[in-house]
Amino acid sequence: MDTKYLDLLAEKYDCEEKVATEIINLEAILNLPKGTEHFVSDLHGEYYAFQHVLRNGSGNVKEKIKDLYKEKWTQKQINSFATLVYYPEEKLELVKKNIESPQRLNQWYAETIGHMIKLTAFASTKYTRSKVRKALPVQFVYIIEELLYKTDEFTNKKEYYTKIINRIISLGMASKLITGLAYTIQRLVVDHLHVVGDIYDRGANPDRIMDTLMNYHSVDIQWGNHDVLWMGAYAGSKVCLANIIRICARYNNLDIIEDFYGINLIPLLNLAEKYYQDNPAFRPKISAEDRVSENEKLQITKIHQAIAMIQFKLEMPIIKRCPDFQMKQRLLLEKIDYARQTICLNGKTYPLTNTCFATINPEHPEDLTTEEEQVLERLLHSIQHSEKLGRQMNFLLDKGSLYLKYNGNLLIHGCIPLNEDGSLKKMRIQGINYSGKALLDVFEHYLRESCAHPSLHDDFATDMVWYLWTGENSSLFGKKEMTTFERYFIADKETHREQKNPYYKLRELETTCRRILGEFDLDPEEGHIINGHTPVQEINGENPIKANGKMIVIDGGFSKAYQSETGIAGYTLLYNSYGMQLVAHQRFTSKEDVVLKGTDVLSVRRLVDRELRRKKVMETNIGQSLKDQIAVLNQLLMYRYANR
Ligand SMILES: O=P(O)(O)OC[C@H]1O[C@](O)(COP(=O)(O)O)[C@@H](O)[C@@H]1O
Ligand SMILES: [Mn+2]
Repeated sequence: MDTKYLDLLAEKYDCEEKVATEIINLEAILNLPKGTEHFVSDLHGEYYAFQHVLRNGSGNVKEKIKDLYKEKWTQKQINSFATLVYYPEEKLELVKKNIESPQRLNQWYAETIGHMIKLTAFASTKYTRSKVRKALPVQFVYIIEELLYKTDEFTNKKEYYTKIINRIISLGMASKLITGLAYTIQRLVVDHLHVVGDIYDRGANPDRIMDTLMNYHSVDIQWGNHDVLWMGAYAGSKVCLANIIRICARYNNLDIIEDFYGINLIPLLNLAEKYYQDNPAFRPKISAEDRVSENEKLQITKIHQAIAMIQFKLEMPIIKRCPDFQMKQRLLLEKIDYARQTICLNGKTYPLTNTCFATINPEHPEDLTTEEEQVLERLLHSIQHSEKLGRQMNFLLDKGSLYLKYNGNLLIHGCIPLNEDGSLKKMRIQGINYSGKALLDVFEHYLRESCAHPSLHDDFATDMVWYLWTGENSSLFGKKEMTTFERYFIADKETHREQKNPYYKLRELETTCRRILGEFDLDPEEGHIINGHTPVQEINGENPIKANGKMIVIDGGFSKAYQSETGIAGYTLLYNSYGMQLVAHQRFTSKEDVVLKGTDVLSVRRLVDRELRRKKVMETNIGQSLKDQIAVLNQLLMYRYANR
């Protein structure tokens, strides 16, 4: 090793004892049990449901409470205490309202602080003291540490602890301490979070999910097709931009664009008012809770049409300039007979309904009108200059990737494109054939390149981001074609079908999954593939655990729009030192419901895998990097301090 590097390191570890201490510390960590990984996917803007899953650690908080108190407490007491950990502020308000006598309230505080400390201690057994310290509320670190590391056998100290707790109460700090401890517990039950794609679209609050993730202690993201659409818009792709606005209009979420990201939609509205009328195919989906006036509904319907038509036009020059995409069959606006209002698809003619082609020149259907061009320029400029979106997109780039190999598992939102016979499907890109891991790597390369050059709008890298959203060989999409146009304008449902890549059938087989794990240099004996993207239809008996446990699909539908299809409200996965557990969540109503009724959304656990012995940090990704650090420190010891 370069001795200059060791000299530099010696500035930090400037005596033998410091090096030795660090080596001992790292070796101790290697022997601790592996931290708990938490996997979620397809959040689709459902901020409150996601918050709930984070706060209860997919049922992990309650498990820990049960481990400690199941002999002493009733189910009702367990639920009530769990609620306090999930939503401390709201639950404390409720308790204060219900307990009128100050003495009784103080007694409740004293007991509750005791229980909270016990649970914190229990949840932190897997961590070093220094790591636990980082998770404690800063203003209470000293006090909590005194309480956490007490040794009860010295009875003379018992009085000291009681005094500390009573003093906290008399100083009026009990609520704050309980709240701080609740958040500490939430943080301790999960060591690391994986988001397996699709944070954006359909639901109302993707920006708030992003803020939560940006403040989370440890997280990585595997991009979903909806996420890359937003990244594409920020990177300068007009067609991605048109798509995100179209989806926001469709789900009555234009305030995400306008209010949360500060994009002015007036120019688009003016254009929409001029050319479009009411149209049943473009009315927004409105959830029961939303109050929308008739006038507003009409405006959104018009915007929806205006931006959809811009999108369809924008797709055409990309398809023409990128023969690698092999998407000629999607040049739909050229297949329309505008006089008859019909379209010819695969040799069959279909009548078109609910059309809105006022801005189309049948001779040159892909041409944008001057007004459309101007609107688009303005939208793109504001999207690319939104400070908040910029921060969030950069975070997605920093923490995200197309796939991730983590502790022996392969995490990927969609699929690995395959042929019917199970072999890897090739895609030719600029003269070279790619498949499997190499294909995903080249996709990621283009996505990052596009983001690095936001002023380029029509280059191949930027076009490729759109391909990732909708292309047949995209590992994020993995369907033959996206039939958005057909869904709006053709009544025959047969044309709406989106044929899935053979991967989605073949992933039921253990052999397929083993082969894919091998393709990514992972051990097929140990590894699993973890997917999101396709809602598991539990309602029709579909099992999220496939291929003899090698494949786990965790998209159960956080998205309300998909819950009637799946029958539940989402799956999450926990991987702790004992193995993997899949958790099925029932529909989340509201936090008020949880706080008031003390009923948690039921979580059913299924054992995916059980480690024969408890897994330690040394067997994980982090363990490997700790071992590397130890090796360097040993070299430093030899080089600098051995002969003194
Ligand atoms: O549910 P909607 O709004 O009709 O959208 C349907 C479209 O969404 C997609 O399912 C993609 O989104 P997902 O990644 O969430 O599945 C397309 O395949 C399909 O055309
Ligand atoms: Mn998806």
